[in-house]
Amino acid sequence: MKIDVTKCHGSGNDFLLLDEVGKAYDFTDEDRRALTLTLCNRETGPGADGILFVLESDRCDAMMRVFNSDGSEASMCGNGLRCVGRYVCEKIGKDDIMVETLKADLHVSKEEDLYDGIPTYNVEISPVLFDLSSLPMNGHGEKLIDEKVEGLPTERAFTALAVPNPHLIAVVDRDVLSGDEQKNISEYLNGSNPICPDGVNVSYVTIMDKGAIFVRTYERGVGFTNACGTAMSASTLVTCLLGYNEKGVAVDVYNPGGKVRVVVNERTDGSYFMELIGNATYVYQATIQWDPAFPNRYDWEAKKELDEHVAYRQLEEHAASLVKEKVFL
Ligand SMILES: N[C@@H](CCC[C@H](N)C(=O)O)C(=O)O
Repeated sequence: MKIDVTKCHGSGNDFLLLDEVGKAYDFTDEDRRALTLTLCNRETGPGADGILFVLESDRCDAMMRVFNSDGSEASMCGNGLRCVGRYVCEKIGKDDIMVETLKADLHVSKEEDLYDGIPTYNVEISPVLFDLSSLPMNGHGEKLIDEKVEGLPTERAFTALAVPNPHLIAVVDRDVLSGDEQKNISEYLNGSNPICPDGVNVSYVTIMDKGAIFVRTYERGVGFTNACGTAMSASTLVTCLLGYNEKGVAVDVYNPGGKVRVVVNERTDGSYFMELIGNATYVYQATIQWDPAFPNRYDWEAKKELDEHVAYRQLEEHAASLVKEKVFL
């Protein structure tokens, strides 16, 4: 069958966006998994951190399902939601939409360009859950806020939260980023282990200035990524809770793929939601030949490169020079 895809990225976290609406693909979940494994492979396929499937929703403007590059399904993807948000907004001619995700219906709106010529979207990150059963995470009582994790070979203090995909976050000195600690802990927690049986996204955060942080994330189902939108949102919340930043004020969040902005909001009932504001950039549009009977093979049918990366490069270069100056990376 012929499948149309759009390669896109949010802060260099790259995806293939596949719109199933009005198409006769009729994928099963096993097809989606197999297609993701084949197409996301960076050595043998087009390569991506995951596939964003756009489906019909009976209560929102669209539904998004996200498959990580290892074929597992994620409950949420912040950078991916900006790309899907842009795609759906442009498709139906609106600037403000609701998107159904696995665990929540989320608001997406078009924003003023973060940098000249960079399509920018604001996505809601919600719900925010601190009870460890929602990650799930075992053996630490009900919550873990800036505390050592028993069973890990480090004294490092972490905060655990689900937004609603699971995150473990540590605020660290910048020299910690040059060692292997984050990699070793992340690989352990994303293999078979008693602490986080379903795996977890692990972020190390460095304070650059008041209102500016750097976040590096090891993503569950993917590995180290240029950026993880839910992780940057959760990390900003953690820096507010620990007194480094303020709620209600935009924080610049730098990452290995660029920069976004996050605003942490507290509702009157004490619950939180974040606004994740950043680019939704298209790289190419393509048609791919794929047969579910031979899931490991694919062929390019057509491919059209786009030039949005030219504008994005300015943001990337600006972010990289600041990160070099403040974080030494
Ligand atoms: N890159 C994403 C998160 C994708 C899901 C994650 N790997 C998981 O399994 O929870 C983002 O931008 O939020």
